[in-house]
Amino acid sequence: VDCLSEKGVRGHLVFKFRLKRLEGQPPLTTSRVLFNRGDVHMPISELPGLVCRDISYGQENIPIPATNLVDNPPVPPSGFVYSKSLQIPEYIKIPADSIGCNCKGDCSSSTHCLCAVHNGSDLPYVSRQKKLSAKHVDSTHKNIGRLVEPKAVVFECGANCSCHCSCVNRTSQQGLQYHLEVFKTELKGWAVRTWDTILPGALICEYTGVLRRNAEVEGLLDNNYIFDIDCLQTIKGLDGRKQRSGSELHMASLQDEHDSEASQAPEYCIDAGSIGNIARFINHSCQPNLFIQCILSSHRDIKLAKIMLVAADTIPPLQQELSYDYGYGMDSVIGPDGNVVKLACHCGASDCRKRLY
Ligand SMILES: C[S@@+](CC[C@H](N)C(=O)[O-])C[C@H]1O[C@@H](n2cnc3c(N)ncnc32)[C@H](O)[C@@H]1O
Repeated sequence: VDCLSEKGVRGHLVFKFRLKRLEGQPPLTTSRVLFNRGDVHMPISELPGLVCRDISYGQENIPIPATNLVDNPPVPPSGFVYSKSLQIPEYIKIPADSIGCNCKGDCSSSTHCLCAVHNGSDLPYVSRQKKLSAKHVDSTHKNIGRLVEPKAVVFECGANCSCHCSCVNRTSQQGLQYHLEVFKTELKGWAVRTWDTILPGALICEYTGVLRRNAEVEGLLDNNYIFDIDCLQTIKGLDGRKQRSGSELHMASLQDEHDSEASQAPEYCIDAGSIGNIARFINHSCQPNLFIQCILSSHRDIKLAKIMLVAADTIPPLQQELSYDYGYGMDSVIGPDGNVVKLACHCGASDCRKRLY
């Protein structure tokens, strides 16, 4: 057997086996094969390079430690205040809540759920537990709540729905479900990794910060934490990325609802420069393991949709950074002197575009 061993992130030996394909074996549907779904269980106090036990200071369901094995002396992430929810300034008026569903309990047991109808007649999340062996029936390996497929917009249950607050169609409202760690890298500043195995379609976190009008932040080149709420662009994809499956139906109706001018230029953004959550530490990759999913729950204005980061594939513990495609167009950032601003990409992907912008 072709086998090698390497030192893992935590200093333990990791054995790797080279797999051989059988003749005529069909191609895999995923780029990764994972035999061992074992997760990392190490007390936070024993983490090498620990600089902060919980960057959320108790706000999240699960503490988020930060480690720094790069700087000397090691420093924790600074210059921001953690907020697990989006901050909405008074001058931005959020539209009134739309009509909700009449389901009792969980919408997955209802045959007439209004929110399911908005989602194309089915709930967007897996609502039944697959039969798993006893050792895998825990919160990290649960099937329930995984996004079935990327959608133009997911319509979740909201304030006017009569279902229970733990209804599966409120999955993005349940807070952090995975053990994540912020760690310092050599070339990209802070980054995020998982201690748990994350399955495809799992909701990782919302992108929070301060909601702002784009006009307010234009030209703020030194703020690296601004996320445009641009659902139509997210779905259409940049640089020839394929339109996500299942999205055509709702794209058409959403485009009718909003005039084309509004659809082209995102009006709002989330500024996580000084206030934000774990999402502000997630770096860009040209071959990402997360994607962006726009979600509407109470109101129906896609210009103000919630931004969720969702697993695009199985993400094994500690082996890779969480990342998404920032989606900048090449030469799209112009400096105050009128010249194009460039930023080198260090994602390390085989097909790296070499620049973020
Ligand atoms: C939203 S922040 C991500 C967290 C950031 N690394 C930190 O230390 O707080 C975005 C900034 O991280 C850096 N960054 C993210 N992805 C990168 C990549 N693939 N290559 C180089 N720098 C990256 C760039 O400075 C970018 O402006």
